[in-house]
Amino acid sequence: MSVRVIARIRPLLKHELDKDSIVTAESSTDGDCKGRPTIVRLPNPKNPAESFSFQFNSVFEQDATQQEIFDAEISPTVKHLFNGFDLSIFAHGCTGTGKTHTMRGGKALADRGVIPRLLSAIFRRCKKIEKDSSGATQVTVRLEYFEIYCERVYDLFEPPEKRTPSGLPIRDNNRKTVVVGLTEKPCATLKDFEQLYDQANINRSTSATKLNAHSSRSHAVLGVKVTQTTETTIRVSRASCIDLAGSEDNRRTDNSTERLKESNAINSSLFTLANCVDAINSKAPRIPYRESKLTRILSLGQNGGRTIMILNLAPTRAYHLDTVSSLSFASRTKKIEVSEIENDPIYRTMAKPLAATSSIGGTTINRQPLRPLTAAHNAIKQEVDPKKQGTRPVKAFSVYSDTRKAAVRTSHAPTQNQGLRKPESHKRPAESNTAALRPFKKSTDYASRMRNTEPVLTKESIDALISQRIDEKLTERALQDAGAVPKLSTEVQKRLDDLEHRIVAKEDDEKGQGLQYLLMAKQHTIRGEDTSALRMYQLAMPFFPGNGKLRAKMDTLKERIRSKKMAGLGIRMGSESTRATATVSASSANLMGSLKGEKKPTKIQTEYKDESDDEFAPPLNFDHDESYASDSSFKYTKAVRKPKNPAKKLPIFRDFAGEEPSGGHTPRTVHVLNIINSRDVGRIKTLVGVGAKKAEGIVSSLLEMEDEEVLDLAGLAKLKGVGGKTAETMRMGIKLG
Ligand SMILES: Nc1ncnc2c1ncn2[C@@H]1O[C@H](COP(=O)(O)OP(=O)(O)OP(=O)(O)O)[C@@H](O)[C@H]1O
Repeated sequence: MSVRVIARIRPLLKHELDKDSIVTAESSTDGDCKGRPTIVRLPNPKNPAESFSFQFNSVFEQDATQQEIFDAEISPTVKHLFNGFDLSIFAHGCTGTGKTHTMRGGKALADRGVIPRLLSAIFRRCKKIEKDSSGATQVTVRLEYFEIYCERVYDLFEPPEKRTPSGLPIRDNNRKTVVVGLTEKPCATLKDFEQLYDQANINRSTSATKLNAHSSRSHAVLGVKVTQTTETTIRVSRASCIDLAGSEDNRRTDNSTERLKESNAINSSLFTLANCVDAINSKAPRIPYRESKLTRILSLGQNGGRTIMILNLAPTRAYHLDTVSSLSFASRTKKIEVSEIENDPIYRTMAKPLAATSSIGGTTINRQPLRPLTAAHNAIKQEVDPKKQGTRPVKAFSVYSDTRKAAVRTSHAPTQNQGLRKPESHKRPAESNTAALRPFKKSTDYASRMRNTEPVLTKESIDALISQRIDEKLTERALQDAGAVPKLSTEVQKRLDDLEHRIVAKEDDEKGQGLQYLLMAKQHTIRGEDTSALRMYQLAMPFFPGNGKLRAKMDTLKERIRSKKMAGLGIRMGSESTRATATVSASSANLMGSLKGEKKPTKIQTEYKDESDDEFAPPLNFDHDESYASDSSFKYTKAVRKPKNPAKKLPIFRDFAGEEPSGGHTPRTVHVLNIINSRDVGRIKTLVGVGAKKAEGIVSSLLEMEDEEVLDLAGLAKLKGVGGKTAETMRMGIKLG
C-alpha cells in the first residue's frame, strides 16, 4: 500500500485577510474520495497564465474542520491499529502552514487536532474490546514523546533540566530504530493523556512558542503503544504521530546565528527526507536514511503498517515557491510503497507445573523465548525478479540499513520472509482454538525453514550481521546506562515542578507568561545557553519590575557571557583554521550590521559568543548552586514601562524618507514606536497586523539590539517579521482622537 497523502489548505489568517488565495482544491473524476476534492491547483510561479495541478488521495479546503479530517482520514485506521498494524501519521509543510494546528490543535473541543482525537478513539476502542471480551482481553496504552532538535533527541516527558546536552542515543534494534532511554508513560484515560501531553508540550514549547522557537524548530514524535493481552497472546502495535518542523527559507527569515543553526538542522533533515523519498522512488541501491536522525526514526518506506502524510499548505502568494516545493515532495512521497505488515502476536503459554521441589505451587505464565517477531518489519515492498528468486542468499536476519538490499523483504517471496504475513490477514489469535500450541509449531517451522534455506553468507551479509550485533550490544549497554543519568537535587526539582505548576495554572494570564519566561530562562541556563537565558530573563523583567534578584541573575549572566566572549576570542586568535572562522563570523557580522544600517565591531564578538554558548556543556549539577528561592519572590505586578525618550538615544536606523512630516513623527508613528519600544509582548500584539508570534519576534529583535530603541518606521520595518507593509499597517491601525 502506498503512503496515503492528504493535503490541507489552511484558511487565511487574520493578517492575511486582504490577500488572495492562490491555492485551490478541485475534484477529479478518478479520485478515490467520492465528492471530496483530490487536486490542488496553483499558478506557475514563473508564468501565472499557466497552472500546476497535483493529485493526492484527498484534499481538504480552507473551511475543513478538525473533525472532518479526523473522521475521513484517521478514524478508519484505528481498527487497523487494533488488528496489529502500525500506524504513522506525519504532518509536513513549510513553517506556518498549520502542522501543529492539524496534529495538536487547540484546547476547545472543536479545535482539537488529530492526536487528541486519535487517543480518544483508541481509548473508546480499548473499552469496547474489554467489554466485548468480558475482560478476557486487556488493553494497555503507553506513550513516548520526544523531539529531534538540532539532530539531538530529547525526551519530552523529561523536564529540560534533566536532559543531557548530547541528547538520547538512537540505535537499530531488531530492525527497528529505537531511542534509548526514553520514558514510557502508562496512560489509562483521555484525561491522563491530556495531562501528560500538555505537560510534555510545555517542555517542547518552552523553547519555542515563547520566542525561542524550539517547538517550531524541532520535529516532535509521539509514540502510542497499544498492547492487547489475552490468556494466550500479547499483541503490540504502535501509532506514531509526527509534527515535523517546518522548512524555512532563510532569505526571508532574517534569522540570527543561533536561529540559523536550528533552521539549518531542520532544512537539512527535511532535505535528507526528500533524498530518501527520491532514492526509494528511483529504486536506488542506497537510501540515505542514516544521514539524519529524522529519516532513521521515520523509516519511511521501511516501516510497516499504514502511513499517512498530511501536507499542510498556506493559501497565499507569500508561500508560493514553498508551496510548489512541498507539493512536489508530497507527489513523490505518495508513490512510496509501504508493506502492510501485521505485527505478530507474542504467544504466551501455560507453564508446566513447577518441579516438586518448588516451594510455590500452581502454575504460572511463562513467556516464550522471542522469535523473530518483526522479521518483516522495515520491509520495502518491491518487485522481485522471479529469475533471481532463490539465487539470493536468504537472510536469517535483517538489519535496518540505509542500503536497500540489507533491508529488503518482499511479499512476493513468502518463503524468504518468515515474519511477513499476508496483507490484511486479520488473524485473531484469540479466535484460534489451537493458540496454545502454535508457538511450538511456529518456532519449529521457523527453525526448519532456517535449516532448509541453508543461507550462504556473503561478505555483505556478514558485515550486516556484525553491524547488527554491534548495534544490539550498544543498545543493551545504553539501555543499562540509561538509568545512570545523575538526578537534580530534590529541592531544585521541587522548585521547578512548583514553577511549572504555577505556569500551567496561570498559562493564559500575563503572570503565567512572565513565569513561562522565567522557566525558559532557567532551562537555557541549565543547558549552558546563556545568551538565550539572558534574553528570557529580559522578557520576564516587565512582569516583575524592580525585582532585585532577577536583575542580579541577569548581571551574572551578562558577566558570564562577556567572559566567555573574551575567552572565545583568545582561543581563536591562535591558528590558521580559527582565523578562517573569524573571517566568516566577521563577514556575517558585517552583513548583519549592514542590514541594520550600521557596522559594529562588537557584533563579531556576538557571533563568537553564540558559538561558545552552544559548545558549553554545563556540569549536570550546574544549577545546584543557583538560588531558586528567588522564584517565589517574583511578585507579579502588571507590567508598566515608561516609554523611553527616543531623542536621548543614538539613532541606529535611517529615517523614513517621504512619509513623515519634516522635523518629527506623526502622532500615529510616535504611538506605534512607544508601544514597540515598551518591549511588552502584550502591548505589541494589540497593534493591527501583529499576532502573538509576530509580537514575540519583534521583542526578540529588540532584545538583540540590547538598549537601543527603534526610532522610526524604517527601523521598525527592519525588525524580524515586520517589513514595510506591516509597519505601515501598524501605523494606520492606530486610532487617534
Ligand atoms: N486550519 C486552520 N484553521 C485555523 N487556524 C489555523 C489553521 N491552520 C493553521 N492555523 C493557524 O495558523 C498559524 C500557524 O499554524 P501552526 O503553528 O500550526 O503552523 P506550523 O506549520 O506548525 O508552523 P511551524 O512549522 O512554524 O511550527 C497558527 O496561528 C494556527 O492557529
